[in-house]
Amino acid sequence: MFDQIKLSAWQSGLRGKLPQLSLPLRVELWNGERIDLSSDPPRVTIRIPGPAALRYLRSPSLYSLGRAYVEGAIEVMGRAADIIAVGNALAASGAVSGADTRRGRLADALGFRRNHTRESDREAIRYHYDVSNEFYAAWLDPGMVYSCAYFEGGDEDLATAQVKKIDHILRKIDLRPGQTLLDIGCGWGALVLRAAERFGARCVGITLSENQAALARERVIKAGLQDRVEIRIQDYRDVDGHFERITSVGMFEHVGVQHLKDYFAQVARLLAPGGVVMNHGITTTDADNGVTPYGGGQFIDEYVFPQGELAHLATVVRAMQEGGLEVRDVENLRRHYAHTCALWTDNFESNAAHIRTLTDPKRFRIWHVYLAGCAYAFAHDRISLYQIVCGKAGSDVAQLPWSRRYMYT
Ligand SMILES: C[S@@+](CC[C@H](N)C(=O)[O-])C[C@H]1O[C@@H](n2cnc3c(N)ncnc32)[C@H](O)[C@@H]1O
Repeated sequence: MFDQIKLSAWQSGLRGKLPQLSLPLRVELWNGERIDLSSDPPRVTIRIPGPAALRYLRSPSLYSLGRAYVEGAIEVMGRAADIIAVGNALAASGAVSGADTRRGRLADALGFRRNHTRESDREAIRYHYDVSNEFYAAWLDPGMVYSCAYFEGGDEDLATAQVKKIDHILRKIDLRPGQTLLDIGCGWGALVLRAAERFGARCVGITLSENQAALARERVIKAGLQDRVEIRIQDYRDVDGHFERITSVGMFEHVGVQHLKDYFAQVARLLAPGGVVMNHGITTTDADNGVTPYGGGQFIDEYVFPQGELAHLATVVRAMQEGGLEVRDVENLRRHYAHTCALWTDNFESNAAHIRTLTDPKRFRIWHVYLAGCAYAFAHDRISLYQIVCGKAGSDVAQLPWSRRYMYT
């Protein structure tokens, strides 16, 4: 009887709120009842194991649904892209409006969780990256590049598009043989390897992840590039010296919005006179630097990238200027990242059986929805990706050709 009251309340609540809603969603209840939200065949099934779990569907947000799924309070079946589309439709139905975004801003204002000390950043990096190299190898491209690929013609496979991305960056910074290059956040080393091998640069790559550094060093030895590539486990704040070229690819999302000016000031300090830097990274399209809507930001913060923060392009450009850098060139690669994440999701799902042997069920579920969630967020312009080429601000002009033609030759 109690179950029936809860069920009717939920049904009328949901249906009342969502009169127009037609979703390829089936909800299976603990008593065997099935509720289809569309006359089309369902592509996603949510199984509710008992009345208590109904609350996740009463005022659904991407955070509450995601949390219920990864914590095992509900079961969700379907392809990740469909799960995310259904979750977004439920969350966007008005049930959560901007509440999660406001909570994110309140947390910012109160200074929660974003202190970004060296220790807290190292912990956050360990949580995300030190799962195991095998885990990442199971769904990244063979070069293990963990950032937006560049689909120059639109039809490249992932491995080709990742190499093209690295070359696009190295051409944009006009990297020449013998030049020194610092790669901040080098991951598993793909960019420094290519910069040394194909462009003849002398490279230092830094990462906070021990697993990444170990594999990157192995790859350097295998390629016989020890005399030209050094991999360090080092925080960007602790690097000394001067480099003619600096790259930072998919790293500055870990810095924290409040610290961007200091981060770019450190980059400017490390840049040799006339030097060139490329910052390639994710931005939010919320002009106030708010978290992504409907609870997506909270989910990412709690389960995927603790201490990750996205800034709007305008904030990034301002921080660059204030940190002593002059913006020379900006390119938007948002749809390239939507496609990259969709391909990662496909890889993840094709290799699901293997990946399940490499991690625990909770992390499997987190990464499953996170990758597809990012694909959705990029495709819907909630987040974006910019490559920004800079030199030092002031009269020390970056030594780059007069037009952009050099980038494509
Ligand atoms: C998303 S991965 C990108 C890796 C690589 N650039 C690529 O494109 O494959 C982010 C990288 O930033 C590094 N990172 C994050 N915070 C850092 C910090 N404070 N100092 C140095 N590296 C950092 C991580 O260890 C990781 O290697």
